[in-house]
Amino acid sequence: MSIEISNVSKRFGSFVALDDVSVSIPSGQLTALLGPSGGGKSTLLRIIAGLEQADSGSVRIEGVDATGLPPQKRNVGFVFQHYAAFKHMSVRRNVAFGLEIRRRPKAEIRERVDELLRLVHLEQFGDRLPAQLSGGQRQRMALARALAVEPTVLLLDEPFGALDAKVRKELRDWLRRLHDEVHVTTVFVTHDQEEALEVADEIVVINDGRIEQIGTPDELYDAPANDFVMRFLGPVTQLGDQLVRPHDLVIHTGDPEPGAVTGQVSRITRIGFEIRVEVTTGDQVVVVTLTRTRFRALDIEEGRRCGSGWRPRRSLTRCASVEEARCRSRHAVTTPSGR
Ligand SMILES: Nc1ncnc2c1ncn2[C@@H]1O[C@H](COP(=O)(O)OP(=O)(O)OP(=O)(O)O)[C@@H](O)[C@H]1O
Repeated sequence: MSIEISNVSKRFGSFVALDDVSVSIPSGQLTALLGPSGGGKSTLLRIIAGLEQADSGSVRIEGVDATGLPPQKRNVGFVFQHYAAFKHMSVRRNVAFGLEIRRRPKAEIRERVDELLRLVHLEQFGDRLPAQLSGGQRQRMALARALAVEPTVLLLDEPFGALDAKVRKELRDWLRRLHDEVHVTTVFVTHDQEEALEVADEIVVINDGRIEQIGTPDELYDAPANDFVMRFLGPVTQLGDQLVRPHDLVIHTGDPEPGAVTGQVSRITRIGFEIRVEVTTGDQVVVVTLTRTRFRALDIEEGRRCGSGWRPRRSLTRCASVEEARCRSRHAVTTPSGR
């Protein structure tokens, strides 16, 4: 394991920001700290970096007890949402900075900076000032600068948070490819579940100063440990007393299964290639998402009574394992053809 966080707690006054948090972050992986605003993600990242001290607990980095070490002795690189570049220095000098203060030979610095600028696709921009770069280019420069000193661990706090959605998406693809190339152990904070699911090898879900679940994107999505994780990772709908994913439900127009729940199609919305169907049953509105093909085959429309009803064949909540989640992941909702 590259980073071992054991029983870390942190208070700000009487407010508990982290409550007895333990997590092991494997070497060479891209790990996301994911959770809602104020959950404690940045505090944990800052404790790993040494920018904040835990009240109790320990942090080991590559087997070394880093709990009492200052940031500069931890060999970590970090990038924040608003990267503070040296405004009067060229991109090239910004990237070289860490190497220059370490008094590395000039030829070595030149070579390393060239390599890094290539890696972050900024080789054309080495002589510009940071102000002459776009936001996305500036964050790429920040990453090159953090990587220059060959950190053991790279810590990214919402590195693309200040950028618009399109650039964010481009940069997250780019970060994944960059990581596949350099394999440095990377921990990045995000509150965007799509970003974490798309980029990370492993996700640590943090809420209210505690860890809710740790797992691969598939494990978290398919086998959430609790309702919080399930709701946070994607759309959900309530079916009776169960929380399910709308795309795990299907509507049948055939004969109802025994004990099926009666429903009526109350709203149909087209969202890209998906159709979102709301079915009202008693005081509950259940959302079902269907493909266009499936929707056309069903021939349903708003206001139509669903006859004797619909119900799930199987349930999916709080699965113990990915295997269990997979085998339980299709639900049937039957809407008999009561036209
Ligand atoms: N220096 C501080 N003094 C007082 N309270 C703080 C301090 N730093 C953080 N907090 C509080 O601790 C809690 C956790 O903050 P943290 O920044 O770790 O959350 P986060 O999950 O990273 O949220 P966000 O996504 O909004 O950055 C918040 O309620 C925050 O207000």
